[in-house]
Amino acid sequence: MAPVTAQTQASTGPDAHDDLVVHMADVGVRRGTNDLLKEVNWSVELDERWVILGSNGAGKTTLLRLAGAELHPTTGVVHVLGERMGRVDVFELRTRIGFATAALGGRVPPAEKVLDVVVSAGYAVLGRWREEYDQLDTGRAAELLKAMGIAALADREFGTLSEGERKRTLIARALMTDPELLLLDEPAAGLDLGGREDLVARLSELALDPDAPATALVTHHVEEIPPGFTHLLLLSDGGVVAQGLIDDVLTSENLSATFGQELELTRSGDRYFARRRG
Ligand SMILES: Nc1ncnc2c1ncn2[C@@H]1O[C@H](COP(=O)(O)OP(=O)(O)OP(=O)(O)O)[C@@H](O)[C@H]1O
Repeated sequence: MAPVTAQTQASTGPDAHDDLVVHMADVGVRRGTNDLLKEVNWSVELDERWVILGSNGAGKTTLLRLAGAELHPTTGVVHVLGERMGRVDVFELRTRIGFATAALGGRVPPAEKVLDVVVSAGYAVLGRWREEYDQLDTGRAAELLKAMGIAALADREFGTLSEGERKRTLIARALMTDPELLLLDEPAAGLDLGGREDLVARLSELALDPDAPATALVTHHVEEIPPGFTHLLLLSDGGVVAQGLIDDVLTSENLSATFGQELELTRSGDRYFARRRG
């Protein structure tokens, strides 16, 4: 069965639209003889919240790392926040991007206090003004922990947190610098059902906040798509299967093409569920 694609119109360039946060044109990433990504065209606008869905090894994290200015494309052109990758100081650019990954969690010293994990994200930006802004920083970090439902954990050591509490801490950290682009790599991975549902609800609140940054969230599961997310990119074997508005793109046919088996998608209210046919 041919997948029903709903490709968004490829923009003519990053200057074509003021609200363009990410713009990738014919992008490929190659390692040895492996094409991690191939011929990817993708644009993210200011008010868009994207879900990137695909199977293990499809290239989701690679795509997110390109958007996070952590990786250069082998072919094609990537613009992030109006800057062309390869012609910009990526360290400067990364201060404008909030990136929450499990890998980052692994680098946090276990004895670090939760509030400090969040507040220290701001130091890279504030630099030598750190002393002056200390109280403001602490207040903002405490607010973000509250918004993520873990205000009571501010003084706990990061190493003593549950998986779900760590994920929420890292999302609060990613938001600390008031980023223009928020990237979340599998935020619900490893969470139990209650933890997942709670996180999905919080991400939904964030997605519906008009002041929230443009967001891209990577997941393996349609059940983890938070209501309020607007767009979907389906990746399979390094290539885009379909992309566009979630309502247009998220179909049983496209999901089956993405995961290489007959899947049936059902919708209940503003949530999605998928299972194998037959
Ligand atoms: N440096 C590398 N050299 C060769 N292959 C690599 C390299 N880095 C990643 N890959 C491969 O590229 C593919 C895409 O990796 P990526 O992490 O982007 O996938 P993913 O969709 O995020 O996977 P998962 O859902 O399992 O996290 C994988 O098959 C991976 O093994």
